[in-house]
Amino acid sequence: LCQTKEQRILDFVLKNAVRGDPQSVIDNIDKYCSQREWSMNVGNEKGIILDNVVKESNPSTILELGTYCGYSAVRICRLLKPGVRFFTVEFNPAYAAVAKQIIEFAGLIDKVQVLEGSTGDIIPQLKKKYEVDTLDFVFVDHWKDKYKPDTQLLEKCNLLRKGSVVLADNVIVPGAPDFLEYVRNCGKYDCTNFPSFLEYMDEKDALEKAVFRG
Ligand SMILES: Cc1cc(-c2n[nH]c(CCNC(=O)c3cc(-c4ccc(F)cc4)cc(O)c3O)n2)ccn1
Ligand SMILES: [Mg+2]
Repeated sequence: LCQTKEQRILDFVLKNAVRGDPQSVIDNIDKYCSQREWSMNVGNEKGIILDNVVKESNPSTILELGTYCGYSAVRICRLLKPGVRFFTVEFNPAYAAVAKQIIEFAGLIDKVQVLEGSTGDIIPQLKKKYEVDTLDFVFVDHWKDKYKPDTQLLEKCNLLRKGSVVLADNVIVPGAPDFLEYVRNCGKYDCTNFPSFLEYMDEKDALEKAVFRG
């Protein structure tokens, strides 16, 4: 019996989506979350902006902070060429368990490494333990009060290079005001705001793209 909302989302995907078809996984999560139960996936409106930023960045090494059910992991990885490495960090074991099954069902598990733990522990391990040199693309979608400290931690760990793209969800709702102030005023990023809407709602939200100047 599906106790949690995340398990109900997984169940709906397993029943209604097509195994190995990432787009059908995305479409069915959006269908369930707009018709039955709201949930905090980036959604389709902001998802199209995410798709476009990923396509223009053509990244080889990607980090996501906040896997949740794996919706944005599937969204991003469906666009990537073979051989690309995608790391996603999840703090909540129940979320990670659902995400792995959704990513697997979409046929993308070979591209994805779901790293369970806190960003404060995992980010400093990326170079030595996970053989990351620098990150081409970072999608920030975890706890909103961790956006700024974790961006500063990425800098401190020398994981960003000239042109690295940091794309953050929810900079209006729930909001990440200290992150916005930091990336727009610290002089290390070229920032672009992409106005959109909160997933499955009519409320305004936005993505912020911050390109590291190196
Ligand atoms: C590694 C690590 C990972 C995590 C982590 N993993 N998964 C998450 C989820 C985080 N996301 C959100 O909280 C979120 C909230 C809203 C929202 C909520 C209620 C409203 F009324 C309006 C909007 C909308 C969104 O789009 C969101 O993304 N955190 C946390 C810590 N460390
Ligand atoms: Mg979000």
